[in-house]
Amino acid sequence: MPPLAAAARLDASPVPDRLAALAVRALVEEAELTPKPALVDRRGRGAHHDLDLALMRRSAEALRGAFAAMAEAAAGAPAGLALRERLGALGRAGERAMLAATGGVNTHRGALWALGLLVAAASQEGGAGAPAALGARAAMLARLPDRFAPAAGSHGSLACLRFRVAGARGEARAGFPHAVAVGWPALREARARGAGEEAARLDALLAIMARLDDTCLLHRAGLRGLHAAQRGAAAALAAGGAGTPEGRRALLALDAALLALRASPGGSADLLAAVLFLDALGGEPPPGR
Ligand SMILES: CC(C)(COP(=O)(O)OP(=O)(O)OC[C@H]1O[C@@H](n2cnc3c(N)ncnc32)[C@H](O[C@H]2O[C@H](COP(=O)(O)OP(=O)(O)OP(=O)(O)O)[C@@H](O)[C@H]2O)[C@@H]1O)[C@@H](O)C(=O)NCCC(=O)NCCS
Ligand SMILES: Nc1ncnc2[nH]cnc12
Repeated sequence: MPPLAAAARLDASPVPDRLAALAVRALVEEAELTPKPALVDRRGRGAHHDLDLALMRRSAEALRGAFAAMAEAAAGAPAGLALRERLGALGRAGERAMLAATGGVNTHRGALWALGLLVAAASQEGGAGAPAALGARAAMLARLPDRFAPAAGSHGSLACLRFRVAGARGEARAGFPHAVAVGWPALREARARGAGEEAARLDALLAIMARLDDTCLLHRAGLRGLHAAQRGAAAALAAGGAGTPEGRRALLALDAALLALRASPGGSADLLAAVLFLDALGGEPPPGR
């Protein structure tokens, strides 16, 4: 279907279907963005022996039903414990759908968490909203205790304990500051200075990586991996960003450095998907959309 016809059909869809379609699109566009440091992209698997682009696309599609169900559950519901626990149950069902589609590989657990909460927040706002407002609503939901939340022991929760960082839960409880106040402004600034859309999205990813305590990096490569990612991303931005020859060289050097450490900024990739979702809902449309 031509892009304009697809956009018109999306606009006419019921809100839960539209929000789910935008969330899936954000996941696919994140995965396809190339070249990303040590992440799955059009070039290959990055630092992941068990992931590739086809699997990421399948995983994104498998989450469509969970996103739509979360939007449905949140529409008109008070932001209280009952909704939080309903979203938790739908999130866990979404994880099962993801694992069934990927043969047991964790592709998008962190992304489902972030986008699921933001989809619910957007649904509560009637289907759209500014990034800061959606982040604040998502935070309210994330701060509520879910009695059925998974017990500790995940890679992320172990990294949070060991390195005393906030992790995916802390990011959500704070209103997704690395998406709302770091990645999204970086995307807009890069567009405003004339970077192409691909380079602008890569710069948004680099801005997130430069600041985030990513537990995927910490679990795989400890503080050495985290610091290599943060410093390398800041250096690529300082060199001019992904749209300039110097910045692109620094980005590819960062890719090589992280691959050598087997380190992957998976949490930063999840938050870039959150930025793309927020941008589609409350930001300015990128050129050509
Ligand atoms: C709150 C949950 C996300 C669980 O969080 P927790 O920290 O306990 O568990 P993890 O399973 O480790 O998932 C956290 C993932 O979040 C991403 N992330 C990391 N740092 C941050 C950060 N600072 N801010 C935001 N997000 C962050 C990251 O996701 C990416 O990494 C995943 C790959 O990780 P892993 O499986 O460890 O894989 P590998 O390193 O490849 O391992 P090996 O190869 O070595 O085996 C990948 O998915 C990326 O997306 C973190 O990993 C949440 O799941 C939860 O509580 N869910 C319950 C349901 C619920 O309540 N839902 C509410 C509505 S949605
Ligand atoms: N593109 C990507 N590569 C590896 N892990 C990811 N987690 C989310 N997006 C990812």
